[in-house]
Amino acid sequence: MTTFNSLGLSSPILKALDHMGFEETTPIQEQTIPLGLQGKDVIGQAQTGTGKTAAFGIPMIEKIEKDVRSVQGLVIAPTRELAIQVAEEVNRLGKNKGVRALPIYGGSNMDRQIRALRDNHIVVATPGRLLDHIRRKTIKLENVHTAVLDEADEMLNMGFIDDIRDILKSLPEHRQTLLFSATMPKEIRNIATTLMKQPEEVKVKSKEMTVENIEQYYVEIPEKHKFDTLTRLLDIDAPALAIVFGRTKRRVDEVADGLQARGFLAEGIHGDLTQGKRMSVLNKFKKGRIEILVATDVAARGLDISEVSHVYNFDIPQDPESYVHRIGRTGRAGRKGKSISFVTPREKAQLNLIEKLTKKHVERLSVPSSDEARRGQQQMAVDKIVQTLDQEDVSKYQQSAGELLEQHDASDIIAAALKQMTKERSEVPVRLSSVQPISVKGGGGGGGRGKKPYRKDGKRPYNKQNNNKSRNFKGKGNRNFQSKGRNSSN
Ligand SMILES: Nc1ncnc2c1ncn2[C@@H]1O[C@H](COP(=O)(O)OP(=O)(O)OP(=O)(O)O)[C@@H](O)[C@H]1O
Ligand SMILES: [Mg+2]
Repeated sequence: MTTFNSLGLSSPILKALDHMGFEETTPIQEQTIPLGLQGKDVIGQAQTGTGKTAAFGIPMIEKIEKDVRSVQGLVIAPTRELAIQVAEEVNRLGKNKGVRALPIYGGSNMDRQIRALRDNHIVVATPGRLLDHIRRKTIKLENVHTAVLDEADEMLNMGFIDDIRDILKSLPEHRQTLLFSATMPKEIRNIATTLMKQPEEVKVKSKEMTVENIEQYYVEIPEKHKFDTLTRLLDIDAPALAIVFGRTKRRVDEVADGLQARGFLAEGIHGDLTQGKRMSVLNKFKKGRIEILVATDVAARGLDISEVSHVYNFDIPQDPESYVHRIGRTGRAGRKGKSISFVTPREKAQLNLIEKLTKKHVERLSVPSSDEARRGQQQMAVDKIVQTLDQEDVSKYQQSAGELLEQHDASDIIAAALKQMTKERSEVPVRLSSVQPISVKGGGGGGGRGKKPYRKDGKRPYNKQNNNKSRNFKGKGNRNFQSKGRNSSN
């Protein structure tokens, strides 16, 4: 076990880490932070949810000179949500030192950004908006000494590779560059060899690409039964927070609407929503006012919401690598998680490709019956009653209870109360537009390299997900975690 103390960090950062509840380093942090502090260029690869943000954030903040009022650190991230999330984490890490980070992304007011730029040491930007600022000369980058590319492969997929080159070329040559990527396609390698200086590679060894604390399941199911199966699984699993992945924006909207119709607190998120709407949906989800977030791949990439206990791949992803990223929205920072992928009979080959890539067996789950779902719901009602008995004062209800008992059998009364508390969901019919099954393209090879690029609007020609059961993870709000068992490296 390695403590942050032993890495020789300054006291404001140690204090911030303590405040954040970080006790030990994760493996990627343990290896990257010392290199970062030495000023080396680094290429980092590690599993989802293992703390890559702090791995680059800490050395970057250490090198910021607080009294120099100009941008000294630059992070480039693929989406607005990620830019905001990374800026938040960097701000927490830098708080005691007085280091501030500003997220910059398209769709927000340019002038306001320009004004805010003056007071920030670090900028976390999406590539397009940053280039706008560079071209209009509304951002000064001549003092940038540290640049980070977060989720580089995703930026490649989204068609940002040329933008990234242009951005890196506009930075001072004498700088440190850190690059994080789940995979290393040749375009990313290329950047590493042409625009970085003898980068050290940090690859957190692990047999599997997915963390061990995520239990992975699939159900084999015809397209037309997917929706009913989803709601049954949700009733049985009773997730604290769940993400349901859908293949297209329309699909996301339809599934979200269907879930609402059946009484779930669900909302959809995808690239067609305005920035304000996306943020408000995400905030509601973080606060638990929405329990189920229905999302496209792009909208959920890199999201760090610790209470997500279940990921359902309503549609299996076309690209095996996006499977890794999707299920990585749960099981973060050492917590437990479950994923369930819906696989139509014709998509079995796709599941095999995923297993080949992740080197991990995905276990088959039988399709739950409506009876099991009902029992799941009843169990929820029973749990609520037991909890009320344990924790609340029920004396004001005793008189009515006594009267009922005079006239009815006790178990009949309880059964009626449970029926009242249990929503009978499947009565609401929900129909989704039909979609084509994913087909595995010829020629084997597998591994999902050479995948089709995203378009810049974030559309991608495929995707989707899964789920699972268990009611064990409710209400975990604790961000702290011990490094033991945090991830599956070695
Ligand atoms: N050493 C640590 N101790 C405790 N919690 C940590 C530690 N490092 C990071 N975390 C927390 O773990 C969560 C995941 O971190 P982060 O988002 O940086 O992961 P990531 O590796 O970038 O994942 P992804 O590949 O999905 O982007 C965050 O909530 C973060 O605050
Ligand atoms: Mg990340």
